[in-house]
Amino acid sequence: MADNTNTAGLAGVTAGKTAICTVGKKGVGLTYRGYLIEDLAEKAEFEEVAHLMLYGALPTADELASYRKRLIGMRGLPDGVKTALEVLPRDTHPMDVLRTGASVLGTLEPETDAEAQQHEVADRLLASFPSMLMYWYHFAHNGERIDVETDDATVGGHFLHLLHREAPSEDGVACMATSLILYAEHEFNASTFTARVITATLSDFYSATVGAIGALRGPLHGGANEKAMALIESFDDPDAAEAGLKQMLADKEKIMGFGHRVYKKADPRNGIIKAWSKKLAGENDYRRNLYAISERLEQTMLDEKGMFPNADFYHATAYHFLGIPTELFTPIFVISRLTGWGAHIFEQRADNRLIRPSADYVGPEIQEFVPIENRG
Ligand SMILES: CC(=O)SCCNC(=O)CCNC(=O)[C@H](O)C(C)(C)COP(=O)(O)OP(=O)(O)OC[C@H]1O[C@@H](n2cnc3c(N)ncnc32)[C@H](O)[C@@H]1OP(=O)(O)O
Ligand SMILES: O=C([O-])CC(=O)C(=O)O
Repeated sequence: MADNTNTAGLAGVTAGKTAICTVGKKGVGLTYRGYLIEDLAEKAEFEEVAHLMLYGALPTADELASYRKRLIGMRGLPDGVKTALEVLPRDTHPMDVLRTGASVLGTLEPETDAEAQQHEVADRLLASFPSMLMYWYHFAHNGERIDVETDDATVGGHFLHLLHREAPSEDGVACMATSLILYAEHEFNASTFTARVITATLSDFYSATVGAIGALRGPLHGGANEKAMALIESFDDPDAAEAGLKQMLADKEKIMGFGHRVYKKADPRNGIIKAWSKKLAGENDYRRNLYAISERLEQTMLDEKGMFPNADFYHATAYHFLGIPTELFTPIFVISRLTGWGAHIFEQRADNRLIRPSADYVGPEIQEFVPIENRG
């Protein structure tokens, strides 16, 4: 029987070509279309990165202004989407809300001609995801039907504005921009690969997005930021965190927000979002304690396992300090990653071949068929 252990989880297997992103070259780096993540996070706006992903190049100032205007104009929700969101139970996970919202929008504004419509569909989903999420959130929690169309210049500002029902702070907008840039793209990660597999059957953009949301939802992928928050919050102080973590490791538990399939030395996104977490913690005692707990968990994982935090770990406290409820963490990842999924959907379509690998069969040999009346 063939030994398939070296391809378990497709680890280390090259499954295609891409011109969009490099991950972990020389052990650490991350680039989007040749730009370093450090430069993009420090010097670009998220909408510039979205344009880079979906239109292939950084925009000029005029292009950015008109791209922002275009996104602002696409924030409204059709009545059919609102009605569907209103019937979802209050305890629905917000990832399922976005999965459902994308699916319903795909029936009301279907992609019938991929070449002519794919950019419009991508921009529409990017612009309306915060609207879907927050329309459902306020309806489910307070029975309120909010107006989802703000004129905030940025995607992150729109999200925060709808969440808190007031104009977002400068730090809030800036942190969201950085976060959305960091989460935008990551080569053949599980959700993007899912989107490419669906796209390769010549299915539509919405179906690829719905599948990708399903893949991102799990705690081994995007869902880890929510689990990391639960872990950090479960400890009273750094000493308790160190002791608790050691016990979890002794019990062979996986620590969410640590480890990575590709990066071996560090996740380059971690330091950037960690700096935001520290800045937002400020002088507030409650926040400083959570930040200190996070740092102790990081140090203990390094000492005990030689493991480093991935992008999800410090996102947890950064979002928490912005007043974002934990169950909305992974949906924010969706809003951002839609741009990377879109870039990969376009790339797959431009040079398509069905993705259909083989499997090593490990089941029974040919058996004699026994009619049902003779089984027993
Ligand atoms: C944005 C993102 O999606 S980043 C990823 C977010 N996911 C998480 O944070 C979940 C926690 N991390 C993990 O589960 C893993 O590190 C993954 C899923 C990210 C990568 O998984 P893989 O490449 O398959 O590594 P695998 O799970 O085989 O781990 C290799 C070894 O390291 C250990 N290990 C890996 N991650 C962790 C962790 N977070 N905590 C404790 N041990 C870990 C494994 O137990 C395993 O040990 P063993 O060889 O003694 O059995
Ligand atoms: O690349 C991966 O496997 C997971 C990840 O970090 C991401 O999708 O951002």
